Amino acid sequence: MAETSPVSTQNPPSHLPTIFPYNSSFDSIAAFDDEIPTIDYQLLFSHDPEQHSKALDELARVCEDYGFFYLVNHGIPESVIERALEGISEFFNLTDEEKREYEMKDSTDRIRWGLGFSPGDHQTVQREYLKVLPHPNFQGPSKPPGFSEALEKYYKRDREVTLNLARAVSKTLGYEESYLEKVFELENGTDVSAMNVYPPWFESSTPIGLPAHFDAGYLVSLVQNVNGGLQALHKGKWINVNMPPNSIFINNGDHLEILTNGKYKSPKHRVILNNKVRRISLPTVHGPSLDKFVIPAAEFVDEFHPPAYRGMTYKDALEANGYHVVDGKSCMAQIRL
Ligand SMILES: O=C(O)CCC(=O)C(=O)O
Ligand SMILES: [Fe+2]
Repeated sequence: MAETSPVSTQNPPSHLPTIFPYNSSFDSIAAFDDEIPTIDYQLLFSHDPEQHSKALDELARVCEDYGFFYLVNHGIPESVIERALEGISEFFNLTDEEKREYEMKDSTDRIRWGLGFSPGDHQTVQREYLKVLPHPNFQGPSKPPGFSEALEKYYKRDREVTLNLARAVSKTLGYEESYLEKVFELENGTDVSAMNVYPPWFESSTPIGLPAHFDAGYLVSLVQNVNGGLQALHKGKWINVNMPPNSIFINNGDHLEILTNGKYKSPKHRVILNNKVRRISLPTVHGPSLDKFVIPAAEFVDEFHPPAYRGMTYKDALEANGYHVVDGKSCMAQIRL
């Protein structure tokens, strides 16, 4: 098990830039390089019954134990992901004046550009973002040329993979493959995507890209241009996300946790700035239909497992903290009983 010691009092952890003299506040942002499980997408749908059932067993273990994993062999061409990431980079290179066209003006806006995590925190949180709703009825920004088309191609493939993954997850829960599709009414599912760009740390006054948080939805898929920044919490320990080439990072969302009454938990995660380069990430929160009232399913409740979450429509869960649906933020604090 490779480790980046997070508690040395002599030297900064090795992934930190040497131009920063060691400071004990680094301890709070350091993480370990423990291995994160890898799931092979093709094996989940293998026609060899033994391979298929072994792959589902592994997915069940990983969803329950970690709540996040690397998905390989997903079949989305590398060029589709690269083109989407290039388009994002080009969008963020537009002038502030051009980007401000997408600042929120109206609560019905389906595209939103902004800075920080929550309003007013851009001094302490170094993120610039562009949010869209890939499903239903994707609408992308009109500039730069070709960007919206590149995103649409990626979102189409990403949604196919995620829906198939939801079928495999349904089986790991002991139900037929359409279980999650039916309970979450996924034909009308609302997907929220955040395109994020973080400056390199040496250009920033703070190392924080995004503070620790949870994601809404049932599954979240993420691709990025470079490793080094995203960290996920596993059994009280922060782990660096180091994605293998051409993989997708998947994590359980809050609404899978609520439905399964805490069996498949949504992991806490955060972003620390990359110490060398500008980092771009593209996470997509795949969610139930907005009107779906999500509560722990009867199948996961018994006298030893009383309901641990209150019910709420997906729309209310996204808006409970005064956010709009496009923000894709959930409100587990209000939902946990
Ligand atoms: O940028 C990342 O790696 C993660 C972003 C994230 O967690 C989010 O947008 O909710
Ligand atoms: Fe997140």
